[in-house]
Amino acid sequence: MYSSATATISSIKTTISPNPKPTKKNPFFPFEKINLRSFSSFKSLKCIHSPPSNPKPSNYSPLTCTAVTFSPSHTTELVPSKLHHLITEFKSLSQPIDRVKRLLHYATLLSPLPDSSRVDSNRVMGCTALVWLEAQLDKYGKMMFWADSDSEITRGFCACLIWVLDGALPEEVLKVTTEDLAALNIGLHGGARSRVNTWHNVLVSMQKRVRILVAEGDGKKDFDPFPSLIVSSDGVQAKGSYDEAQARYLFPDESKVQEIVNVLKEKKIGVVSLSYMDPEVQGILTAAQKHWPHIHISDSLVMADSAVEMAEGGCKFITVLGVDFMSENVRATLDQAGFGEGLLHLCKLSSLTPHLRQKLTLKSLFLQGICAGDTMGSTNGLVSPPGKRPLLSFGVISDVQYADIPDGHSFLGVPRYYRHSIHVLQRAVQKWNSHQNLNFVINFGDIVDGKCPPGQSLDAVKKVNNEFQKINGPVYHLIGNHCLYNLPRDKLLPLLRIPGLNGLAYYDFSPTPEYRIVVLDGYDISAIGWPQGHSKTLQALEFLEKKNPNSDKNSPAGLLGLERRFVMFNGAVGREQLEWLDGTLQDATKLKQKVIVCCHLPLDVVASSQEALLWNYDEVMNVIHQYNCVKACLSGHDHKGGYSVDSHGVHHRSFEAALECPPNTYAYGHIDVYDDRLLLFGTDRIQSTEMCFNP
Ligand SMILES: Nc1ccn([C@@H]2O[C@H](COP(=O)(O)OP(=O)(O)OC[C@H](O)CO)[C@@H](O)[C@H]2O)c(=O)n1
Repeated sequence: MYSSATATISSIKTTISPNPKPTKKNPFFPFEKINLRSFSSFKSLKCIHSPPSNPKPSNYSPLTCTAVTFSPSHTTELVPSKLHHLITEFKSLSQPIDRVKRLLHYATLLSPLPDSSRVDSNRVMGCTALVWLEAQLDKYGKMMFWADSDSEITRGFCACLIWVLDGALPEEVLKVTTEDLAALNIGLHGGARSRVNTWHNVLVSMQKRVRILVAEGDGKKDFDPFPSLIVSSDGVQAKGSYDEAQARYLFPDESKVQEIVNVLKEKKIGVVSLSYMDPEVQGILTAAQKHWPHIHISDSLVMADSAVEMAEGGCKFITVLGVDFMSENVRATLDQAGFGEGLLHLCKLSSLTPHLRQKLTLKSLFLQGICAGDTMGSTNGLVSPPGKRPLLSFGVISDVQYADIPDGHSFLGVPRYYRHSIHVLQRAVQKWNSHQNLNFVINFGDIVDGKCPPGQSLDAVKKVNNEFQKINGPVYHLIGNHCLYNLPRDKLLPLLRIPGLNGLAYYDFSPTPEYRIVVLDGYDISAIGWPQGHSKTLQALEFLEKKNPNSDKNSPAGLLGLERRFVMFNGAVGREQLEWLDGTLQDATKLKQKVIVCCHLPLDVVASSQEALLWNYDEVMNVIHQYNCVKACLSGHDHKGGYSVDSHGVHHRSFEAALECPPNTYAYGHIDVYDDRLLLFGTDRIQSTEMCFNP
């Protein structure tokens, strides 16, 4: 395992091509960003690559100068060094989409393989796209690789791997592990050794070729490939029940096929679908392809390229059926091809569980996707139960934390987009207002960040509140720690029209006879928000003094497990509020109402980080668990989002923060409320969640 480069950048010198620009003759000089001039001490570097002996077209110049090696007889040390460069480069790109774009850039620098090399015997098995790989040992006993793919993203992966491994000794190639590539932080969905990891598949294939070449050199025999399908003169026999199930559905009900074709044609929807997600979907879509060409089903990264063809062919929507990272790939590839925001609607329907599939037709699936989708917004896979109307619907958003300051990071280094977050809110308001039946919106707190420059707090709060006031309906605000960093309670509560007594911000309302919404004030006992010397401030400080030995009470350093919640940016529900909660739940029980509890601070250890919990979440949950009426507890504060169902069947959902949405991505949603479930339809960062319970 390579831990880091063994040669420092400044100690390496190269005499590689004086003209590092890719040309037809010397097409592959992939990493312009790597400053080869700074390689300074190796004495006799030279390009030793020559084309393989098998015939190539005359204009084919296989990666002529990719191999930069020290001397023929020594271990090069260049593999770890190049790996280090590559990792540094990809690490500098914080956004996944930028990393995909960088891969796409490198793909353009990789020479295509001629048709004579794009043959089955050169295929990389198990890869999600078609990948062809050739390898040879040169006269110095060093490896030379060539690769190509039908997917541009995969060509990017190949370009990177070739750049790292070309010119290395066989043992150096064999020493690299997929884990060494993990820090590149791209293409690792499903884990380092997952079948969808192109790095892994291509690397393993390169290593297999190395072993074969070395074995051949030693006069040993090649090994046979392992088949997953048995192909014989009697036909194709699937190995395994899943393949068999897929094969059955390849003859689907013609009426279902026609129904889908009509929807896709009418709405101009292109579909890219992972082949392994649902056999029936695959069967219907495969048959529909004959009538509507803009359908691509595969288990391949080339799906992203096919989306571009669909857009060029006039599709107005691209629906991606499959995993989330595939939507990212499709979006990056569409962006790169000039089909950016506004030109095309991308709907991702990712979490298509069998449970959900049973309840809907494919037609409703596509229509739902389009209705809820925006450029990257999505239903994230949820669909309403057919034939049922929600009792009520409400919008949700959390942790906008707007400030007119440049992008930054959380204490733990998570990127924060202070200016973009208000655009997230604006987009949410636009979407909520276009919803026909939204009853109200709940803001889960922290509307302005504590880093808002001194003197600008009031204006910033007003600015964000002004956006909330554009909502065509009531807005219910919760207060969070960042609200209180900016304004004291006596200013904040009237501004946001928060009902409550004595500066406290807990209240309840019943928007429909069947339901009650209970809003808790998690900073009732808190060292922030109350005036200095106020009994609640003193109570909180005394409590923190006992529980947190750090001089900086915002720091959980040294606190263990659940104790880590005893930090100043959290707070507690006071005794009176607990009694009020008890009475309110009693009342709701009498009225046979179901209850949704809302609090900025999360109340469940599974749905939240330990550091984000309400100090006395356990006391609050003890009250809640005495009744059967509470069906869900919703919160913000934890930013990354979480979901759990506790031992009493209460659902807990903490929402993903608007603040942490990179530009052009969003985090808001709406919840459809039924007698037996809540359906959270999340957009982008907010994962959709189906919360079912006994009516
Ligand atoms: N480990 C930590 C975490 C934070 N701080 C400091 O505390 C202040 C508030 O932190 P911040 O992350 O801004 O609070 P949020 O409400 O946005 O988020 C809550 C977390 O997500 C809960 O997990 C700030 O000054 C931090 O620097 C700290 O010292 N040590």
